[in-house]
Amino acid sequence: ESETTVQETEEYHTIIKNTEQGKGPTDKHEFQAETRKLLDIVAKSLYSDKEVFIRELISNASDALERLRYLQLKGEIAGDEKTTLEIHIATDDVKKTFTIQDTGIGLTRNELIDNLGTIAKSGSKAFLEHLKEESAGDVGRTLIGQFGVGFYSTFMVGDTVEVYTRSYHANSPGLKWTSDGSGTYEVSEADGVQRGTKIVVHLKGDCYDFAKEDVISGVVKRYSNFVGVPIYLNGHRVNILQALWMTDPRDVTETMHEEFYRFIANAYDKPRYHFHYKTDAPLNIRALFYVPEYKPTLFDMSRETDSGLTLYSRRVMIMAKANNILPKWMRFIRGVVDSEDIPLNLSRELLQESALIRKLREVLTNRVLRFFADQAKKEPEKYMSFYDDYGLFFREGIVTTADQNQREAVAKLLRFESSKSSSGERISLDDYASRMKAGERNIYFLAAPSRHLAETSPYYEAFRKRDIEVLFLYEAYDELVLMNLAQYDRKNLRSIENELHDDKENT
Ligand SMILES: Nc1nc(Cl)c2cnn(Cc3ccc(Br)cc3F)c2n1
Repeated sequence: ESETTVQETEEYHTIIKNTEQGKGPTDKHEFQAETRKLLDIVAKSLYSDKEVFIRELISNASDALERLRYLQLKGEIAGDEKTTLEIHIATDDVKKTFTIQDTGIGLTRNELIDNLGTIAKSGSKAFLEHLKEESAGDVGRTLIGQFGVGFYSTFMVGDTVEVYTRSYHANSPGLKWTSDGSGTYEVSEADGVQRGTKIVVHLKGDCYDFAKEDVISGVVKRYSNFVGVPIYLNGHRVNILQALWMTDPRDVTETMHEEFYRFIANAYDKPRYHFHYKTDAPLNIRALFYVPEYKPTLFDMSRETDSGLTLYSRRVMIMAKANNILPKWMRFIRGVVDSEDIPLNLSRELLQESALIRKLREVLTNRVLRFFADQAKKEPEKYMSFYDDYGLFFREGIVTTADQNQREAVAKLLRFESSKSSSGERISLDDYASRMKAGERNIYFLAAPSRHLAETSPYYEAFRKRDIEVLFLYEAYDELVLMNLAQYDRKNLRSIENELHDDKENT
């Protein structure tokens, strides 16, 4: 893959021409009952962010192009139709129309009719059930994308919608579909239709803003910067970076990582770690995480600002600062999570309580911990430098996590000096455990301001004689952390200050 495709020269390029011309008989169709119910609800829903229709249409167009790209890769597309894969959007402030056109796989006449029906059928039952729970007014935000009814959202802003489409299947006729979203729609053949789909939304009086280029530009830039295909608005390219998290890690250069990191983290330094994570079970996840080079100041640590990952669903952005995808103590991590299992219109409230997000958090948290554990093995020096700069977050992680397994997974990353390490050298709890004498059940530690004071401490004397290793903790908070941790790998964490009394009692 080439470097990030930031356009140097601003070429004008559009595929939107008004060549389409309906012809021949027009079939009138009644919407199926469910579809009609659905349209009424969506069209009448008064919820706030009507701009969701733009995201939905871009998402549909992007899917149509991805599917075509896949078919092209499989060699199933006739050579002649090798047009480029792109999305074009045009606004007309005079006609008050919003137009989006893609060069994707397009729809056949049956798909036109079936798709509308199936989306409604599959979507509407679940949609309507869900609706009873949701406050009706809020029907849009959380449910539109979830039930694949994206296309219908055009009827929130449009009083008439025209669709011109031609399927990639050989000898497919151009088609025209039109409806005002009330009860019926019409289908006829049409000339001058390019392969793919073009949707012309004739905007309602209170939605004329969506005929303004700068309004649309803002929305597209905010939500679709990483859709994997070029998006043009009135002939100008508007999306820039490619979705690095979808790119094969082997094809991503350090420079591309730096540029992408700076873009998403709104930072000027470079990443000291980057970490690509892709899985399809138990969830579909494409994630790309970064740890900043520069050490967070105490001020940074306390702030929540610009923390939070950017959340995508199939390259379409859902949330800019999703700050509870990872646990709070991992807020130093920057990056992107893309999961097609996340509904396009995830709301902040859904983000809080959804079981899907909880699962996502668990999978990602464990994977991040494993990444750091691997890095500690692979590049110990680099890890110790990272630990010196970011170790406080790990301490916070232990005292703020309830699940003991996860606490121990974080504790695995801690490093301490010990009576058996040379001055300055630090060991892990696993190192300590691996050289405990047989029968020993405790991991001992001693809090002291310095190595010298630890080694000359009366508490330590008895352990030196018995040649039992003791971790030396020079920071007061480490003593609190180990006391809070209490257990590690089925061993008890014990301060040797308490042990001394036991001895006295025993003697
Ligand atoms: N851009 C695009 N490309 C393709 Cl291939 C499809 C397939 N379904 N949809 C959604 C949709 C659009 C119009 C109408 Br009428 C019905 C409908 F379901 C698509 N949109």
